[in-house]
Amino acid sequence: MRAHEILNDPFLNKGTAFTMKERQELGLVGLLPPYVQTIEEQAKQTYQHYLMKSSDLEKRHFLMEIFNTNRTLFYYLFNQHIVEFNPIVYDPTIAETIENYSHLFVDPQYAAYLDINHPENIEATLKNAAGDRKIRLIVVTDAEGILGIGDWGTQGVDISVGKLMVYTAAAGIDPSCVLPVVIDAGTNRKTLLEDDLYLGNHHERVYGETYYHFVDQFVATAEGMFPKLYLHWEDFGRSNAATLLDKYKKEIPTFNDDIQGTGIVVLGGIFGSLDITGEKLTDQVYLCYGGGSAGAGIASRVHAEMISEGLTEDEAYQHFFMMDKQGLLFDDMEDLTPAQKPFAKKRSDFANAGDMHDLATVIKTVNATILVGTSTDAGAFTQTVVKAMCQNTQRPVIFPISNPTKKLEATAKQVIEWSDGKAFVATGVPSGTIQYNGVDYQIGQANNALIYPGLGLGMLASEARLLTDEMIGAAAHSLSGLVDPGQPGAPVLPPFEYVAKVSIKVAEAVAKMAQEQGLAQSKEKDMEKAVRDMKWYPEY
Ligand SMILES: NC(=O)c1ccc[n+]([C@@H]2O[C@H](COP(=O)([O-])OP(=O)(O)OC[C@H]3O[C@@H](n4cnc5c(N)ncnc54)[C@H](O)[C@@H]3O)[C@@H](O)[C@H]2O)c1
Ligand SMILES: O=C(O)C[C@H](O)C(=O)O
Ligand SMILES: [Mn+2]
Repeated sequence: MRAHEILNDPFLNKGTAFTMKERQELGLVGLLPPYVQTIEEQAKQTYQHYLMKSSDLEKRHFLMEIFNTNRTLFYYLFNQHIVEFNPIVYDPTIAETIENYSHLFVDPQYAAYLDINHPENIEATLKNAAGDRKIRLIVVTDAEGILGIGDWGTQGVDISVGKLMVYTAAAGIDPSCVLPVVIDAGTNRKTLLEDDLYLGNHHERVYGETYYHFVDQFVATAEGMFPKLYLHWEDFGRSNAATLLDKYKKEIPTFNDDIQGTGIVVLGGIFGSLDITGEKLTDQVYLCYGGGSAGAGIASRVHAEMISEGLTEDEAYQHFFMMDKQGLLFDDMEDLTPAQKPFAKKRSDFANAGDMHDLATVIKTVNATILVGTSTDAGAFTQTVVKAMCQNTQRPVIFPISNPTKKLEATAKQVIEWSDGKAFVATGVPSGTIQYNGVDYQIGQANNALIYPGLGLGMLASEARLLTDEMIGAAAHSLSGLVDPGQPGAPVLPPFEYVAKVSIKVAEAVAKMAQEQGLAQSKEKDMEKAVRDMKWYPEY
């Protein structure tokens, strides 16, 4: 290998940390400044440089330069500053980089760009992107529903890259065994189609047979090429996300983050709230506001939990109400998605059915005690809405978890103030600590990033054949017990600074459940050891 190829390979490059011996052996003599740095010194210098950047977008671009040149240093630094860097590397700043991707493009970051018009290139694309690396984990997006900001075509590739960065920082997934993938199936965003600098296909989205056939070819090719693959779907549109998950989850180890990951983290947050009040889940009334991939995914996870706590399927459905653009969902509506149908109600059961498009009215009518926002309807949780929740119960659960920040149904501060500190709040983006009436309210981050890395670590360590509902349930339960519920203002989810610890707990729970269900294929039978052994550390 030529010297500059080594220096330009982020998996091999150590930059100024190459020792003199290595410089001799690799033909690097004279190609680097003479002082040999430790990784600690490199991290110190890089962090100081980072602090000179003034905007979050510039900070992210600087960190991506480090990522592009030296993965080990990048993750060493990310681990040191996980709470500070997460909103820069990932949500919410990642939304800005996706919106501006084509104009700011510098480096493809080892991603695989699949083109719907060229299925014959799928194999070559995956081969070229992977090189001789043994890929264990793919995050794939088609970017039709990026966070709450909609369709971004090829530009959505950054969500695959970003999710994988969090996998490594949070759970120690070896960055050399991951592959970010984007399926460019076109875009329906006019501004992109009209932009001559847009780097994706300049045509509208392809749907239906051609699309599903292309995805099928991708899955089959990836499975054939990488035998121990775990496949993560991210930010697909509402009309495809659940269909794809349902199609593949019985065949291969696969996971939809928006549907399943969000379900786990929100259920974990509800458990955290009930730990504090001592109330039972089966006494709650759940209102979903925004019944798309995440909204319906969360509702069905909480519904499954109510069943495992003793209710029948039908009894459990009586605890659920779902609103979408049409208002409260009724079973006579013709545009319900398959995932919404079981949550739709009989119009005749409501004396005031005609008023059920107003959130506060619905809250009062159904006596909701839990309100989860996945609507992208910024500001929808008004003071009236929060006060209506407080009329129904002493300590309502109110989670406005739409992303990024500009899509929040309410800020954590608003919910705390309007509920006079009574509501349990968690948001999808970090909200820090809110001071109110002498109490420091630590706000939990109900973001699937708290769990998908650990879930992935458990899947890879156990080499599970499938990801089952029971494994997902085990992941949600493993989030309990990490926060002291007695302390005033306690968060309902473990703070993100503990994500490494959380990831190990989640991974062990998932791997053990896989083993119990006879799905673990790894040679190692001690699942805790398998998880420990799987973990990668950023060191030279
Ligand atoms: N915190 C997390 O971990 C997390 C995870 C996944 C998704 N999300 C967020 O949830 C939001 C939805 O994501 P998704 O993947 O489910 O998207 P989606 O498009 O599948 O769902 C959004 C749903 O909201 C509905 N909606 C839109 N406007 C509405 C309104 N005014 N009133 C009621 N409903 C309305 C849409 O019709 C759709 O059904 C996004 O902002 C996303 O960032 C957060
Ligand atoms: O990406 C995130 O921050 C969470 C989630 O997957 C989303 O789509 O909003
Ligand atoms: Mn997502």
